Amino acid sequence: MNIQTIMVVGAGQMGSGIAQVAAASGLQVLLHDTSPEFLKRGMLSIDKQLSRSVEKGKLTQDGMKEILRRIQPTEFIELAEQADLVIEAISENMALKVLLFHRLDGICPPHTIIATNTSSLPISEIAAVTGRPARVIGMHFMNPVPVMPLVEVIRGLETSQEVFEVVCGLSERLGKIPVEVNDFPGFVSNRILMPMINEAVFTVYEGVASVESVDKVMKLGMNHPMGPLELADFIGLDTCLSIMEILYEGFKDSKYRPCPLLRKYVKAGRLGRKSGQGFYTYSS
Ligand SMILES: CC(=O)CC(=O)SCCNC(=O)CCNC(=O)[C@H](O)C(C)(C)COP(=O)(O)OP(=O)(O)OC[C@H]1O[C@@H](n2cnc3c(N)ncnc32)[C@H](O)[C@@H]1OP(=O)(O)O
Ligand SMILES: NC(=O)C1=CN([C@@H]2O[C@H](COP(=O)(O)OP(=O)(O)OC[C@H]3O[C@@H](n4cnc5c(N)ncnc54)[C@H](OP(=O)(O)O)[C@@H]3O)[C@@H](O)[C@H]2O)C=CC1
Repeated sequence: MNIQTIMVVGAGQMGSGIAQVAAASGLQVLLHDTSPEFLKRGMLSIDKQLSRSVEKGKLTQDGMKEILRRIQPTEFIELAEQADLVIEAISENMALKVLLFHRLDGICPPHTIIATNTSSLPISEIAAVTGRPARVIGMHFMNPVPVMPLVEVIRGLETSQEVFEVVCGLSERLGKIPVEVNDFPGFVSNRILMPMINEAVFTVYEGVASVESVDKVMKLGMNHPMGPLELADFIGLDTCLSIMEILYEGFKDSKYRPCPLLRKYVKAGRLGRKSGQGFYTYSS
């Protein structure tokens, strides 16, 4: 199957990154979000990343224009009828995702593959609301998408071998390395990463150390590029909380209970970098 046009749904930090790498690899990209404001924000972030590459001499001005020309921002989800592949990157919420998948299933032609960038939700359950579970798959990119090489590829119970191979091939075309993992809550990446982040929040909550000290310990002592609390802010505290809830719900094991401090911050609207405040305060 030859993928030429893709639609990315959700122009947040992941969706805009996926759109950028897809357009850079020569694909035509439709970038959909629900409002012009979110689309503008997503396109601005792509522009900023590409401009940095131009400044560093890694991309020419013409190359940048060419990449931007391949991305069409749209408020109209109906344009998904033109896509060979849709990659969903909306908020980590099962109710929202199943509504969207049901809608996309009605719009897309039968050959279209519908992939989800979910961090933790069961692929088989999302696929079950469509009439094409064989063409639904998990395609889990890492943040920041232009930098991180991994794509976790997750088959649902019904995902076909053809779809699995197409998605692995496409990941490689985007310059990524696909790794197959099974459909269990949090897959591999977040089953391991998120409890570490949650435990870091507990160490602050229980007064073991300050936010800065926890991050320093993990950066200087374990060589992590970002401390776990800095990383939580980078991912989005709402996303971290959703993932912990999904692990807790999925395994019914108390080791996955989200720290009350994480919940408190999310309820207060402190979502990390994207809202300007999380464990740290951000100016832009
Ligand atoms: C929640 C989930 O479901 C799964 C997840 O994604 S979990 C999160 C996984 N991601 C991580 O763990 C990221 C951990 N952090 C890091 O690896 C690094 O801190 C980082 C790559 C983000 C930044 O690296 P750094 O060395 O501190 O900064 P910096 O020198 O400015 O950047 C290194 C490169 O990344 C690029 N970069 C940094 N941030 C970027 C961003 N947000 N978007 C695009 N590119 C970015 C820079 O332009 C630079 O590129 P070049 O090498 O081409 O010059
Ligand atoms: N953040 C991370 O590090 C990673 C996240 N992921 C996963 O990627 C997905 C997106 O995360 P992320 O980009 O961080 O989230 P963001 O909050 O940055 O972006 C989500 C975007 O989707 C929009 N949206 C919500 N519902 C719909 C809808 N029905 N149709 C169209 N657009 C919609 C949101 O708009 P609005 O603001 O109105 O809600 C927002 O613009 C999640 O499933 C997350 O778990 C995967 C890997 C890493």
